[in-house]
Amino acid sequence: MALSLTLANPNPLLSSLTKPSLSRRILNPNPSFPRTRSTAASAARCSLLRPDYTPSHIPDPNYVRIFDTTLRDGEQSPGATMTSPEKLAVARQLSRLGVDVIEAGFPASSPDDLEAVRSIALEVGNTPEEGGHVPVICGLARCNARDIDRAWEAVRGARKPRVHVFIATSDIHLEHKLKMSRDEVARIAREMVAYLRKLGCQDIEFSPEDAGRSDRGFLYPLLEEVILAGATTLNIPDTVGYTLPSEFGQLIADIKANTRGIENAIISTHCQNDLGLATANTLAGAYAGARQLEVTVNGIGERAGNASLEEVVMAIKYRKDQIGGLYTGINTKHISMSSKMVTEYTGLVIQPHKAIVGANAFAHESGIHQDGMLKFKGTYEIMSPDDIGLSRSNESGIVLGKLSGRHALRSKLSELGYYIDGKELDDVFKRFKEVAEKKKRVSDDDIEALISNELFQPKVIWSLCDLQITSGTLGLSTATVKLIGVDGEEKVACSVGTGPVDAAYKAIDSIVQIPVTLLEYAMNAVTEGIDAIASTRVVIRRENSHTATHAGTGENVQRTFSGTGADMDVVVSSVRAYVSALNKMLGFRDRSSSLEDCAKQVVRTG
Ligand SMILES: CC(=O)SCCNC(=O)CCNC(=O)[C@H](O)C(C)(C)COP(=O)(O)OP(=O)(O)OC[C@H]1O[C@@H](n2cnc3c(N)ncnc32)[C@H](O)[C@@H]1OP(=O)(O)O
Ligand SMILES: CC(C)C(=O)C(=O)O
Ligand SMILES: [Mg+2]
Repeated sequence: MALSLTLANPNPLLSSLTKPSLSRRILNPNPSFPRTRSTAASAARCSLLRPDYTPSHIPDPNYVRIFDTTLRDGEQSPGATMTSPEKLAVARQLSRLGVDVIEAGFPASSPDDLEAVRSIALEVGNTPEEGGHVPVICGLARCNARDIDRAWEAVRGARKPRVHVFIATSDIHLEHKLKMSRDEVARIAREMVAYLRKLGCQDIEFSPEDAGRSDRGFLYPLLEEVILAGATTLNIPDTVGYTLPSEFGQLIADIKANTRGIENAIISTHCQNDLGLATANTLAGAYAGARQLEVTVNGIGERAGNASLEEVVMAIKYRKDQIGGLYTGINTKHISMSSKMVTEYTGLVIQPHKAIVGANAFAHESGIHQDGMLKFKGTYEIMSPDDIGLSRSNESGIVLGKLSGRHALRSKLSELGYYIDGKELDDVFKRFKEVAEKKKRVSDDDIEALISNELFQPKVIWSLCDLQITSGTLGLSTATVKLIGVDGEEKVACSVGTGPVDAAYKAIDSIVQIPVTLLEYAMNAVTEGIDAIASTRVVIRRENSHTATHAGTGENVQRTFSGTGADMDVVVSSVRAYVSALNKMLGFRDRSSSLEDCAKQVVRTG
């Protein structure tokens, strides 16, 4: 988003935003993203530099308050209801995260909500975090005395209590919902703010609901009246997510320029996401002069949700150069945990590609990207996962799949302890691609199974070329097997058997023509799910053959040979294991025969 292009009439008030920030606020003048240690340090400095709290004034013009409404607007997401203990846990986490204001609920909506807000106010609203920060605890109320009484009752036990009152100002809401005239709305708004002030509340937020669609000619004077009545924060909601960033930025700039007394209040944004623009609108609002931004963790909220805390905060942190040097008091290291907690308690699972906190936000599956990441992380990552407190299972966030390349596979293999290159890597890569074509994700266990199948194999004398089987309940199973010998010659055989594996083994026997006894056969699913890799292990013994001297007893024992195979197809896996054991047996070198002799013997017998 090109914020600098969005404001049609640059307001003189806005120019102050682009002035150089006070030097003590410049946390990281380098726009390239910070790495682990510097990130931790900058997060710590953020909270140290949070300006002292006065409801209607922020001593540092570049500081932006983060108002979290996960527990109020977030809970308005269908199905997102949280229990009171869960709300308390989320509030504690939000405090740790460093939000300035926690909107803990709508106390008039139910006795349970009132109690939940009260306990958050008493506990979280009185417990300083490391560095001394205590968040403001806020409760929402309609513009009526009953709602306001309950909200005040719920939050007043906090060290910094706030009540947020709202009433709609757009004609569409006045006519069809409230059924009130503009004069009535203005009177009620003014009277209810004054009423709240009389109750003793010093920190009052007022929202003209649906401001995004409200007539400016009504909005400015109404805001002036509520400021005079005692409102300290003016929140400008784009209730239905209708505005575009340029419009919303202009709305904030216009309110700042045209509302008398606005310097005695903080302007706030509250952007819904109906057009997917909540984050962009919020940033445009901040650029235009808003110094409180209302957000929710994971962007949950009514309908399409609200501006997401993690997106807004990280955009400000990483693009402060484009947004007038603004900064927040959020310790971004707690973002990942906050996101997981909210997902867990609300049951609202976020999409994998959700910015910042989605499962894929720091994962790389394409070969070209993985190669770039292995060479330098800045090629494909604009921020570090450490910065949101995310530790990845592997350093570069590489996820192996069908679009991965050799660089990524080799890196994964070396992580697993296998150092291979050249032809060996090519062979494993070929098998890896075959599996990845069929599986969505190739796990470490899959790789281990493939590598043991590919690397820990005896010298190849016979290799599997093709296999076709039929099996079922109508009769014997049949198998057609094509093997390739050391000289490259292909041999095909068919057989029937009691099952597909039996049929395939018999077909192989008729090609290899060396009688063996199958002593053991075991199969495991290496990974979970229908597309799991099957790993097979067999043990065979050549009839009338090799003996070995037992190391302990000195007796002559008949030698056995094991083989392993892996594939997503259980019969292919079984055949690979059997061929592997046969190769080991045929390649067995005792004093009298060399591998070459064995090979000749195989070719002769085939
Ligand atoms: C944009 C927003 O997110 S606003 C917040 C929305 N959140 C919620 O609504 C969740 C909590 N709400 C509730 O639990 C219930 O709606 C309650 C308890 C608040 C009210 O329930 P009820 O008294 O049964 O009223 P109901 O919700 O059906 O209707 C709302 C009433 O409030 C009026 N109203 C709506 N907004 C306001 C306001 N800001 N100030 C004063 N009155 C308002 C409506 O006009 C309507 O009045 P009416 O009954 O005279 O027609
Ligand atoms: C209560 C108000 C601020 C609200 O949630 C909205 O307008 O979206
Ligand atoms: Mg809302």
